[in-house]
Amino acid sequence: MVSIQALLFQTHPSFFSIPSLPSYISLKPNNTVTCYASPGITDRTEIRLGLPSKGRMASETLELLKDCQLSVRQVNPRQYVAEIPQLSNLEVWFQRPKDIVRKLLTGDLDLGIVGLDTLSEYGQGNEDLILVHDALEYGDCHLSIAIPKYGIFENINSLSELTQMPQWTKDKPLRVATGFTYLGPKFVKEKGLEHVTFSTADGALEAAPAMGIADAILDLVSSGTTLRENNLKEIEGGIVLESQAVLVASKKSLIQREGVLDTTHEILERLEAHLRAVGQFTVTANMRGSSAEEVAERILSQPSLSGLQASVQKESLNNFLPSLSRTYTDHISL
Ligand SMILES: Nc1ncnc2c1ncn2[C@@H]1O[C@H](COP(=O)(O)OP(=O)(O)OP(=O)(O)O)[C@@H](O)[C@H]1O
Ligand SMILES: O=P(O)(O)OC[C@H]1O[C@H](OP(=O)(O)OP(=O)(O)O)[C@H](O)[C@@H]1O
Repeated sequence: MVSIQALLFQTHPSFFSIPSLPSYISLKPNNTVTCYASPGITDRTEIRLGLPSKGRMASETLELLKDCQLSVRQVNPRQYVAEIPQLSNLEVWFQRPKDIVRKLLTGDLDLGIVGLDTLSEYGQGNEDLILVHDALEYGDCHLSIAIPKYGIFENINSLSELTQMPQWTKDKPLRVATGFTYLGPKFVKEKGLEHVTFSTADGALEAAPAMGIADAILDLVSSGTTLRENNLKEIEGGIVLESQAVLVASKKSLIQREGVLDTTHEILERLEAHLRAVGQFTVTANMRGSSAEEVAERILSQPSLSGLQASVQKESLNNFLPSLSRTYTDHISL
């Protein structure tokens, strides 16, 4: 039996307010977590953080960490291992986003930064994945169903209209092309939709309807340009997931690997300080002369605060909001 001081429990209690905690964790009233070592954690002593090696997320992830005074020092850009001098005993490993999630699950990484879409698709609801920060404020996109603007779909504008079209039967279901073969069928099941089938491809999905391979697609959208250029449209009720970059941890590592809790705490504090500063600047930049109430209202309506609970002490707002505190109360286990 191992007893560890739950540093994060003091500042971020919801770290441990995970629905259906596994039986080996018990919360104590004195802010300690008692846990029983379970098999599955490897012997290595260093802490591993996985970052996207290439693609859309790579450079912005490094920029964010740099802004948090956590610059990643890479000896050689072709090397996949690096360090962050401010975090002792931490190795950075550059990996494809989906591999970061897979390696968190196998215990080969302890922490990672990926898009929520990738985490949800490849994490598949695994309870070992803990969403440490759910809004790093880059990599914004949404996973959405899109259909052609033309032909039989011309007057179809919502998911219910789409699924109620008489064309779809048991023998001839609505064909959806997607790279999200876990989230797609899950969404359809949750919505209780019938006569839908999925096929998969690795990219350029927007071509599938025009090629006659699929009737609809389920893919990531950010600017919407690719859909427009391919004569496709989104539909009401067709968004499966809103995504942005997130920090994720392995629960096993947090609990069992020495130093992971402290390192996570350190990274989280720096991220929060940076994002709060950026948020305050953005919110207040155009609001000089506004009342405290107006500023508070604007802050609380910021999309970046969605999923988090903000508490604002209004009397302090006139001093450029030093007391705005974003507290985590609803961390979820995917
Ligand atoms: N318009 C967009 N299209 C795709 N991904 C986007 C978009 N905007 C933001 N993203 C984010 O970037 C991530 C894609 O990053 P990247 O291109 O490195 O991965 P990938 O192409 O899915 O990886 P792989 O090539 O291994 O399949 C997505 O998971 C998503 O979180
Ligand atoms: O809404 P937009 O800004 O146009 O972005 C959406 C497109 O970007 C992604 O593709 P990517 O460019 O990664 O190429 P891929 O199709 O090969 O995955 C995604 O799969 C969409 O096709």
